Amino acid sequence: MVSHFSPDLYSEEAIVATSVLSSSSSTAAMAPTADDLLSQVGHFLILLHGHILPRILLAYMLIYSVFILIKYRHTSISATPRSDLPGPKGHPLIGNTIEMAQRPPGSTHQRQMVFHKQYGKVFSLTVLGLGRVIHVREPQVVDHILRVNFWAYEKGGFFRETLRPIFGDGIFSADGQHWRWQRKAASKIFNVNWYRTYTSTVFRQESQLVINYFNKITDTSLTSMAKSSSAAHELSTPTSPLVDISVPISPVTSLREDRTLLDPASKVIDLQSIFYLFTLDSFGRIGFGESFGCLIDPEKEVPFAGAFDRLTANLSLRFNWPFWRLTDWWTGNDKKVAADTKTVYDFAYNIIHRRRALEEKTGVEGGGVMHDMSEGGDGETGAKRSGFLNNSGKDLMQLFMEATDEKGERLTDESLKDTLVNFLLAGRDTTAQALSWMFYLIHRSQTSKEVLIKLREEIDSVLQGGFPTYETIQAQKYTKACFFETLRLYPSVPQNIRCVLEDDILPGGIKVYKGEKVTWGIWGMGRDTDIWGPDAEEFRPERWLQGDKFPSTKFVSFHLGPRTCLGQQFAYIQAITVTSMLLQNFEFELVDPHNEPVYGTSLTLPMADGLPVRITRRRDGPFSREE
Ligand code: HEM
Repeated sequence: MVSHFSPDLYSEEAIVATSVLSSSSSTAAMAPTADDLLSQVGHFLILLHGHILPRILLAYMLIYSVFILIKYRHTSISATPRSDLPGPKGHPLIGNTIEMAQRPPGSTHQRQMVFHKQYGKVFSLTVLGLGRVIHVREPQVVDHILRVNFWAYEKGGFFRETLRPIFGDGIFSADGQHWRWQRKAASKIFNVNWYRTYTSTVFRQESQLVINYFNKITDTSLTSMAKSSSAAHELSTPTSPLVDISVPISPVTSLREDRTLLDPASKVIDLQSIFYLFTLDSFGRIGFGESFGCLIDPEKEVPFAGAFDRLTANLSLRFNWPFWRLTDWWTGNDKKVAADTKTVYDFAYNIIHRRRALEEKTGVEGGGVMHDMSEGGDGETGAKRSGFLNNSGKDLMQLFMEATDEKGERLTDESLKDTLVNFLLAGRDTTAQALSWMFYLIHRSQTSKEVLIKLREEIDSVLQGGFPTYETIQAQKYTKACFFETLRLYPSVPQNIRCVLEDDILPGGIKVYKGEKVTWGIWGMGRDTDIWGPDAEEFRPERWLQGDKFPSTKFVSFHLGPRTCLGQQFAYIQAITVTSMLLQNFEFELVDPHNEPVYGTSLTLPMADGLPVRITRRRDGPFSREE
């Protein structure tokens, strides 16, 4: 035994062991005493225990490791690759974990596109923690997963646990009945009446705050601007007052990490930061009846926002890095994640506690908060007892505080916190990023100047110097086309994933098995020439006014099927409102018009370094081709 497995046959211990055994046999004839025998056996056992047994075990382990290495030479230990599908060869034991976790972060969707080019429309790989992942790209296949056979797929435990610090059990990570009742409850708020009246009013008021800030930067006083811009005349009328800054503003103190005003001398601002503040303020008022007041002083830090951004960045990295617990602990990142999670939760709980206080004061569930939904109403909140026959005057928080969950129970503060944080991500990040990419696209050097000219012509001719409303927005087809075209190339959710609940056959005959993950790159699909034609990489809003119509299964930026984005109308009404008002009043020049901004690390698609632009007041008169 020893000679077979010992890596060091002639070591001191081995020689001693042999001599012990041989001495015991050679001395047999001399009739050793019982004490001698006992002591020799004792020596032998000690030797075996101290040296030989571990060696045998070690040898077994080595052999087993070789066996495992051969067995998992191209795959992760948690799953074997699909022999019937192509895919990149993996590394022993960890499969394709390294490739998927490779830097630069925030570019998983780009790597996925490279693999698609190499392996075709469907490929599989294995990743530690995730198991076997099937990458798909055909619109019919994605439509099948999201709509046709919806119940055979779910977000699943992996998704939920990875993103728990941010989504908890909220709508984005919930499955089954828990998802269904949240969807039902939230759906009540997203209706035309709400868009036409309350939300449109808030969007205009918040856009005006952006304009006020830009006026300050461009050294144009509000009074002179109000005189010169016919769009601003609505501000002085009682039907559309500026936002009342006396409504409760959550405490926003200390210094911003990313400043909105990058260079006061040359009037360079980070437009992405401004859009984040705009969407946060708007959603605070619309969703929770809270005016965060970020746009009243955009230079002030919003601690919640910084923590939220870091958290989404950190959590997005966990998807492809199974060792995150270890590395987070090693680098101390776990403490940062915990601190950011606390900041985000505190922010949410503060809002909830204020509502609970109102509830107690009024004796009405949720505080009975209603918004003035009359045409041109000020949209401010108040604890008004219901005079409304439908839900359209309630905000999201009121709806959820009144609702009962799938078990018929009222929501706890923790569930309300989950709702709030989920909707903040949906309501703040996605639209702000889409707006940033749109302003980048329409102003970059590679885009035809005609796009901006047409956009301004439409805004000027439809609005006639007035404010955008729900009705004018329906007529602003080119502006809407620019927004959709932006989301085709820069989808706010660039990649998505589902867990297979039961064996299924995808269109084209590809089988997927229970427990596998299927993923699709929205970013890659938006640039696929097979889907969008040879000019797929071009920013050409006209495609939405000719052949391509929305909704369509090939445009998956807002998702498809029962879980399709609840806020898509909300998003484009908001985006068109602020775009129109900004382009009516200002000219923008990218600091770097030639290079694409670097993608930030997140669950969504931010620009890593924001969007630095120079702003100047737009010269009077309609935008002309000569200008
Ligand atoms: C440009 C803006 C937006 C884009 C591109 C976008 C995109 C998406 C996508 C891709 C999903 C599916 C996520 C998934 O299930 O994996 C989604 C879901 C959702 N979106 Fe949006 N979204 C946008 C804006 C908004 C806004 C402004 C709101 C709310 C005010 C919103 C509310 C939601 C909600 C509640 C869901 C979850 C639906 C469900 O699971 O049933 N979204 N969105």
